[in-house]
Amino acid sequence: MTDFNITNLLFLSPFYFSLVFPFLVAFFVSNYLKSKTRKAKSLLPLPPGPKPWPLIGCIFQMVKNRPTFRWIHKIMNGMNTEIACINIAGIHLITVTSPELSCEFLKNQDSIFSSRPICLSGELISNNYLTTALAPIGDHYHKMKRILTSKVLSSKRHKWLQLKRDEEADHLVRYIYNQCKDSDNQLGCLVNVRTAARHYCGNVIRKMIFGKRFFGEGLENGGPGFEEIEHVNALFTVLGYLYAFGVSDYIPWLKILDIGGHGKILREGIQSIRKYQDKEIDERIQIWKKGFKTEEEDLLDVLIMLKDENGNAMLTSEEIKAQIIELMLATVDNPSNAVEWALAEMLNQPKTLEKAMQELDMVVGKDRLVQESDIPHLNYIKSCAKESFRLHPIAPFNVPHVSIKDTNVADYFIPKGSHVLISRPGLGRNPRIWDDPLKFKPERHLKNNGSQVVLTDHHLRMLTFSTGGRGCPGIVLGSTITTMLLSRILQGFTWNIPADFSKIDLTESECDVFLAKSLVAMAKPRLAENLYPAYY
Ligand code: HEM
Repeated sequence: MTDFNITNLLFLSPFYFSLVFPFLVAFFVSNYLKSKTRKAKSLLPLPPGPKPWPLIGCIFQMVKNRPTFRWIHKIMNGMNTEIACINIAGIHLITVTSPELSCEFLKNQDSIFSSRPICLSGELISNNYLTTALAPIGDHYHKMKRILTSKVLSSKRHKWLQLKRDEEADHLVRYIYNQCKDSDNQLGCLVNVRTAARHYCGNVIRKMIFGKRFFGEGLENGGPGFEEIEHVNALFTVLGYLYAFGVSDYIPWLKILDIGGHGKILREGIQSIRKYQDKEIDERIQIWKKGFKTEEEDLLDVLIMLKDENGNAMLTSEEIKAQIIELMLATVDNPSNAVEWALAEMLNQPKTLEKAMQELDMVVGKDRLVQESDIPHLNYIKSCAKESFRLHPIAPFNVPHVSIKDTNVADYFIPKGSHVLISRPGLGRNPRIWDDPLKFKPERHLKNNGSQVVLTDHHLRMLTFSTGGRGCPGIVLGSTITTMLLSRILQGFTWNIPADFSKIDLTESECDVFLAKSLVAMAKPRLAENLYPAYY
């Protein structure tokens, strides 16, 4: 992410500076007075945190100490606190690493902490808050969430879309198999697991929404073509800048300057996504209008045909377009990241890998490919995925929750408008909660009574899908995609560390929490040749 020093820019651009200076002063002073008045009303202190400068709070520290999430975690560790308050230009960031306090925010006082920030990335991605996940609380949000839970992500709809997911699970195996077939090496071939995982997720959601896996032709071996690579790369670029602590998120007057360049990167990324998706959506709307289609076949049909009680369309074309971007973003990141990290950890722990393979061989055998109907019986595989979500979440923080009124939490005052940031690694790696927290140990999720392992944790000892009113409506789909991805790649292939290495390098990237280098591993087919699906 772009590193930037705000002071440099202001001094380098006197014209801009003189233009915005009066607004800045008015903005800071009004924020300061508002927060002083509110604070005076409460007897309780704010959570501990770095001492803010008058008016501007800790914005200079935030900009100077990129990546901001590492700076925040360092502050919390240094202060030995599981809740902190960092004042950025009058907005209180409440950061949390305690499960008990997280439950207080997301469960007990859920209705107060149920909004989302107004910020550049949220505004651009959701096309001015036309979607669900990024929309502040209000009628529009409630309409969209109801549509998603009852019409798009319901269990009935999940079953309806199974054939499409099955096809993509087959394509995944075939794509890796073809890479092995094309290689001369008897020991197998080098596979970029990140590429395979991300594209599988992209293909699944494209197939479910648009009824097609590719916008273009794709590669002959089943891999992504230019269009899919651009689409998925753009999705990850946009995800990288979502809620990325941009300066203008705290000082909206600075939006026109695009400090740090977030706006430009986001706009270009969104444009790359929309140029493929919007065309499909416009064409489909016309097909329905002209009466060329009478039967719903995918989620795009469903979204277009949603009607209110008066028979009017429930969603405008702009709402459909924005919501589809959000569904794409919500699907590609978590499952692919969890499976990449899980396999990387398992390659360094052969016994864990062996146990997972044994489970697959016992539950599924080697005469057929693992299916979604096997998922309830794959507890060890699911515990590997869950352990990966615990130790290696996709993002340092949960999607921000914004408070809609003043309240108190755990003897601290939390002012209206605070941004609550629950730390995902902070929960998952909390040494008070987890034994040996930095060790990848799937067994910790197995239940003594043999009951089913699920990827959710409503007690927030770790955060996969979160909980409460803002909790993820895609639990079933997200769990299915993750488990199928891990199961299929493990069942279909014997995986090994590449010959030149003794271990997989598990270093985390400095600027985000991905594996620093994409996982590349040796894959060798382990099933009879006729089980690897042919192209269709
Ligand atoms: C393993 C996969 C997934 C994980 C780990 C995951 C995780 C999350 C998390 C942590 C949140 C934020 C909850 C909060 O604000 O407290 C969220 C929200 C959301 N997720 Fe997921 N998600 C996954 C898959 C999906 C899928 C497949 C979809 C839909 C296609 C989806 C749709 C959404 C939506 C719409 C929200 C916003 C909910 C709201 O604001 O009310 N997610 N997800």
